Amino acid sequence: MKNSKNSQPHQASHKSKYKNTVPPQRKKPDSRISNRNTAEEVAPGDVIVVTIKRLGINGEGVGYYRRKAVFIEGALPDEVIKAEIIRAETKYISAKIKDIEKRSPHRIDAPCPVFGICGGCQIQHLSYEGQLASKTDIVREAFSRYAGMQEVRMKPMLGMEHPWGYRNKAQLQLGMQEEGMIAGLYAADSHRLIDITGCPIQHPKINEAVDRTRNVLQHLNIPVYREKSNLGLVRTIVVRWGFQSGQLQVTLVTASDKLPQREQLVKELRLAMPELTSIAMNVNPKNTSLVFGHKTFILWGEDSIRESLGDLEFTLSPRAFFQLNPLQTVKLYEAVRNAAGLTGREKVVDAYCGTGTIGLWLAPYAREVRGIESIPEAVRDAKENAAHNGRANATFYEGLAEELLPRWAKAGYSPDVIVADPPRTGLDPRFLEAVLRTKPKRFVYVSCNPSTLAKDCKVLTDGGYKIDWVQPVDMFPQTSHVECTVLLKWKGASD
Ligand SMILES: C[S@@+](CC[C@H](N)C(=O)[O-])C[C@H]1O[C@@H](n2cnc3c(N)ncnc32)[C@H](O)[C@@H]1O
Repeated sequence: MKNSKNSQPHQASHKSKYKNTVPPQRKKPDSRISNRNTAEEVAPGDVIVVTIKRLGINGEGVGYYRRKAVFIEGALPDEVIKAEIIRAETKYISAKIKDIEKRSPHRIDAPCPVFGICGGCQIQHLSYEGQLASKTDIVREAFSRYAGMQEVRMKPMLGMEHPWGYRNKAQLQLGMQEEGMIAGLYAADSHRLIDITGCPIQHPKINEAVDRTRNVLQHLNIPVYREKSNLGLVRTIVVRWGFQSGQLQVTLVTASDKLPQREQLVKELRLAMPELTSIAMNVNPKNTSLVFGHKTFILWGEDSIRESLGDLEFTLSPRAFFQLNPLQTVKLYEAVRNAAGLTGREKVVDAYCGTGTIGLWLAPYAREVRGIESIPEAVRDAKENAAHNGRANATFYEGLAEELLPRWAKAGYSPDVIVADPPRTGLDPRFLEAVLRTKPKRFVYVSCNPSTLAKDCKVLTDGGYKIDWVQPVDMFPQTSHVECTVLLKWKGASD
């Protein structure tokens, strides 16, 4: 999910940890290569030559200067980069490319005109083959660095045949510029709105719908919300497209519930987009970075759209979470099912279950599934999804995984398989402790953060589990994000 929208690779400005803190730079001639003796002596403005070893977790090139790690945005593995130091810290250096002395054969021209500005994608300039190899390396490196494991069994990364147009949802801010109304994202670390019409990782239907919605709003002169003055009306356009159902949902997030020309607006939107199934308005009067407010009104049509994953069908209300890349989600969930090794007799826990999608995927192959999720609305959706899909053996509980699992264990409940798909921060120590006390035969760890994944796997292997395999899945091509499913087996387990 990553259910909470904050934990999901979404189209928000990507904050570079380096860009934030660029100190004033001393002017030096370009050709000056640092001749200082140690990495400790270099300073901002110095120029160094670095061979890039791998990609870092944020998609930046990582090399070493006199054994100190150097992070260079935009540099690719195997390249030799002449770079100017931006920041020299005790543990690392960050630098920017001045010149590429040796180019990677995988370097390509990024197709998107705002690549590097909008911040949504980090590695469009790397061939897809190169992306898959580098992301596999990111996972390997995490296990080596954080778990001291050099030899994990990695399955080949599950990539996409066509790694473009995969996103089923866009959430774009509205703004006014000289040329008129634009819908886009804020450039990294700024309040500059970047027009991302035609974003190549969005499904084309999404791009078309954003464009047409914006045109209608502009045509009717519906005012755009302005953060500074707290005046105006429409803040955000949210568009969701059902890949399987062919249904389209448009939600306008507004600063107040006074919508002028409502009937005309609905009429023009419907005329512009015949696939529209639902038009909604969500009111968010607060000056906040959260997109949605609490009140949602349906302006026209259904209150939700339908979408399927395999033979499961979901109803998606405007705020409901749903995986952003449905094609790859099916591959991820199949990897989980494969890892769970179900025969129909097992008791399965789906911890951090969101709207219950993994648990529901597994339910036909298990005796029972118990899901745990902390967000009440998600639990409600999970229960509805279970009922709608006739998965009577799946039940969902609201609570914290680190509290419920120990409580269940104390009460004598012992699952055969635990699946956990936590946020980027990883598993809570109390949850890990409860797993080691409960000792399910299989523990299936789904993670979108290789670093916390590796650290948690170290705790589990120290406690008696053995990693059978790691399956990386490319859920977000063109970005540096990587998702993994890991199968851990209890050492004493029979299979
Ligand atoms: C990565 S998402 C998992 C989504 C789900 N498995 C899916 O595939 O759609 C993590 C979920 O864990 C929930 N969560 C976060 N902390 C939690 C906790 N301590 N206990 C239970 N759920 C938690 C979040 O609300 C979110 O829905």
